[in-house]
Amino acid sequence: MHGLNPAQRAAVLHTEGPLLVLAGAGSGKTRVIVEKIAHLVQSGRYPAHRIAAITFTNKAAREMRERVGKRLRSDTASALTVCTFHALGLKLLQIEHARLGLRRGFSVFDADDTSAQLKDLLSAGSKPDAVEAMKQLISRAKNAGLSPEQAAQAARSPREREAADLYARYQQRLAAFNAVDFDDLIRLPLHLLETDPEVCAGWRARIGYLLVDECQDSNDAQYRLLKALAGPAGQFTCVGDDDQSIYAWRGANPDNLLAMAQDYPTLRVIKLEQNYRCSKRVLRIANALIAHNPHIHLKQLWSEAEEGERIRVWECRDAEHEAERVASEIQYLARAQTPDSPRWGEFCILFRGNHQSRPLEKALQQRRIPYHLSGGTAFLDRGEVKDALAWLRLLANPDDDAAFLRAVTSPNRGVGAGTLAKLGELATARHLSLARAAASTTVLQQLPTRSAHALHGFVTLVESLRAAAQTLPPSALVRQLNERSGLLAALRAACKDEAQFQARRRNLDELADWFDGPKTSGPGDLAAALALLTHADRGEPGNQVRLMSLHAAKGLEFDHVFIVGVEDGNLPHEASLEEGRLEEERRLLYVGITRARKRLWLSYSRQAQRWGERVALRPSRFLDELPDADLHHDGADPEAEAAQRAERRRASFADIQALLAD
Ligand SMILES: Nc1ncnc2c1ncn2[C@@H]1O[C@H](COP(=O)(O)OP(=O)(O)OP(=O)(O)O)[C@@H](O)[C@H]1O
Ligand SMILES: [Mg+2]
Repeated sequence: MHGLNPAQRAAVLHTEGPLLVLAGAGSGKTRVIVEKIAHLVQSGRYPAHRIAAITFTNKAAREMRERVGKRLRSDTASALTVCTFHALGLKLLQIEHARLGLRRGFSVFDADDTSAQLKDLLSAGSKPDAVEAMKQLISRAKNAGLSPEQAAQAARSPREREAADLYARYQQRLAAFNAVDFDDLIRLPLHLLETDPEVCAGWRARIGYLLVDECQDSNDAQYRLLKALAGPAGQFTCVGDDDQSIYAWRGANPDNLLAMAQDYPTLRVIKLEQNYRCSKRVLRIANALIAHNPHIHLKQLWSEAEEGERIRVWECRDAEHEAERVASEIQYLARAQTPDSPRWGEFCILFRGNHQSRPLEKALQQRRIPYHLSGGTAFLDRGEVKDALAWLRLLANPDDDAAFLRAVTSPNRGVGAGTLAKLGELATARHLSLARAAASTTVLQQLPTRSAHALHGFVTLVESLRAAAQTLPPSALVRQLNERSGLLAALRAACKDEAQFQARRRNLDELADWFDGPKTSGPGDLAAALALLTHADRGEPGNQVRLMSLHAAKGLEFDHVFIVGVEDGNLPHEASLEEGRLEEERRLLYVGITRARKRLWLSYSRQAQRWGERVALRPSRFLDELPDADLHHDGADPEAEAAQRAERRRASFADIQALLAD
């Protein structure tokens, strides 16, 4: 416990009864969790396998495993459970699946699968917006821990009643497919623990002590899961910061922090007030910004760190210009050729929306600056990747109809929509999934000969690959699958030239790499690997400039941070202006600012292209809330900029390389 301040030490030593550490950014909350795990194990209070630490993202879980790994022996560290609420829920479901009527190897539907099912269940011709709206309502009910029946009782409007009815039919579908969706990973374990005392007692015995990071972002169902697992004794430590609650749109409810005090009268609350991360200037503007949100108790963080440089506020012409400036600044600073010039990995560029990464990627690529873009969804949404994933899901679960429909048509093997509809009818009549129906000779006999032949070939191939899955680790399986399924050949045929083919082929290779994480899954682990894949990030980045959304940056820290697109309409986002969610937007910027250890840049554009037209942009209203004395404004004056650039080129010999590349 060497090096902890008195409040942190008290938090670590409080091991009897519930504890809430409520403190601002960079005050060492996550550090408390890491030290406390080490203390619980080393003092002999709990063996490692009875300790579970819950984080908000897979990335955070990986980081925490690493940090704990440095404090404990490796066999002890690997016995700990360090994961997200969803991964914990999945683990529980994998053990208790039978009690919920699920068969082994059940699939986890992603958001797209859910949309496809709901679209199918809703009357034909429903607009995509209507499907999404229903999906949101169902998800909200699930995140509130409601069953279809409870949702029906709670419905107040015709729309909510319609959603509750759809929810019930959607659950029947999921059951028929032996599948759960992402929200079910919390809701179903919760239902089981709340209704089955025996199971609940078993899990309380299994998990002796719980630690939860970023608990301001847990939703109602997650909070109830925590209560169910911890029981009345409340052997848990939660840490959080209400000023960093940025997931209200996904059902997060920071009021759970208040509810905790009522649910656990013996709850001890510890506050931490020293920030160990940020320079004094960074901290001052963060404090000034967040003071504009209403507070019950205003936390004033203080820091003993250096004063630091003033925060640069850049006005840029447009997003391309902004990206150019950011890339050029990074190159200048990192290549300054002094012993203490920063490494690429110490820079981070943050943005509100993922689409903002494109100009940045381009500018970094042109200068050959290595970078790593976090947030896997875009990658997993690419066509060829989704095709391969459909095959993998079908291998893991023969009852996954959504996966069957995609795999049997990718690549095209002459099975048309008419045949599939007929197959669907036959399957329903026999209570079989599509894949099982296609494997039945009696079913095939009722289909046109050519289609039956094609289906038979498909089923044989799937069975052979499924056998391979028993002996191959998932990453090797993916490589074999790409060849044997014909996906690669089809991709080659679909690409207009070799370069395009190679680029898209790399996506398939990369998918294989995704399974090669630090915790490599063994053979036969396909279902588990897949379930977590959809919401995991790519492997650990090396010495690369980091690009990520503000949401994804929570809990992380970097020496040099750029926040781009600080414009009204983007940050705060225009949707939030209309709906009066300005405070959450302010918290989002607060999260971004407090990631910076040494230097911080805030930039905005004057213009953007929207629907082919130029529109004028205004700097974010949040910039007006920052103390001017800590800011340094840099305009978009082309002459001054050119002079600056010339100076930089002289300063850095290495820049010549980039000049040539330009
Ligand atoms: N007592 C301490 N002495 C020195 N450094 C510390 C101390 N406590 C924490 N730190 C350092 O301060 C930084 C911030 O700590 P940590 O990430 O735990 O904060 P946090 O409260 O979890 O922040 P966030 O709210 O952003 O998640 C880390 O680099 C950590 O190592
Ligand atoms: Mg933290």
